[in-house]
Amino acid sequence: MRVIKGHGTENDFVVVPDPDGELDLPPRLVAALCDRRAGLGGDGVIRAVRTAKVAEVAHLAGEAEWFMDYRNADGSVAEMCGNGVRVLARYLAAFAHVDPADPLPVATRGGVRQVRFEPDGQITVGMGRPELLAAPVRVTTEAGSWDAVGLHIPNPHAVAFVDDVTAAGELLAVPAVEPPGAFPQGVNVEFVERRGPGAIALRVHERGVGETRSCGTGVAAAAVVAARAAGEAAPARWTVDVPGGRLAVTLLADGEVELTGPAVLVATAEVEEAWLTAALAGAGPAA
Ligand SMILES: N[C@@H](CCC[C@H](N)C(=O)O)C(=O)O
Repeated sequence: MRVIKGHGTENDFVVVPDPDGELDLPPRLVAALCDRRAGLGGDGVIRAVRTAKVAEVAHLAGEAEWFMDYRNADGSVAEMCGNGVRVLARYLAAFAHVDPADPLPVATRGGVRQVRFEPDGQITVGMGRPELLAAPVRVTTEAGSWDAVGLHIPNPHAVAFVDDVTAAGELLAVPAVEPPGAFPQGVNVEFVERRGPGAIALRVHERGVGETRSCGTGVAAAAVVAARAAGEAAPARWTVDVPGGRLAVTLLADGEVELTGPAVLVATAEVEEAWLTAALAGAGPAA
């Protein structure tokens, strides 16, 4: 099995090419690939597969040739990945005859996302419209507790403002989010520091992963909430600093949100058959 390692602002992924939908990717194999000591290492796995070959999204095949089958490092599936979809686009341009001069629609579990390659090498993704929860939620870590705004874009996020991103603590444990029923499918949590007009910084604890160095849907969620808090004076363009770099979010007049940032392919690797057999057998990444 050939795979490609890539990252977007150091949110890193193992891309598994499977154009004809022939691969089985059980959670234990995803977790083994993402293992940073006994596997290749990554925050998630992206299976690059033709939309028509996946029953779950085949109805989107007329709109998007490619489906981003996104899995978190623990093997769970997710709706979308704002950094991952840029890495997938970079992979498709490099290996699957996608022309970067053309817009690229990508099917995801969160609907079809429009991707475009910018002249400066960055990549922009249409993130859709956010859906905000009506009531506030509360986020608690070992370091403190904060009111937060819950929203889907399309993944679930809880966005809390903190005085300083270090205030969230070490983020080694999953933050508690209340009320318990607010996010039945789990939630990503962002700790956001204001840095000036149109500028924020954040740390994120990702559902199914832990703290990561960036999260594209989380960055978009944080910019939406920061703009809402800033009121009418809020700028349309936001700069968001994350531990792994910088992303830009544009809030369009029609409510759509765009995310712009880098995407880097690092290496192509051939996974050893013996390792693959052991991982599939559940022998554990160290076997
Ligand atoms: N890092 C991604 C989001 C990946 C999925 C997330 N952990 C979830 O379960 O919702 C991004 O860049 O958006």
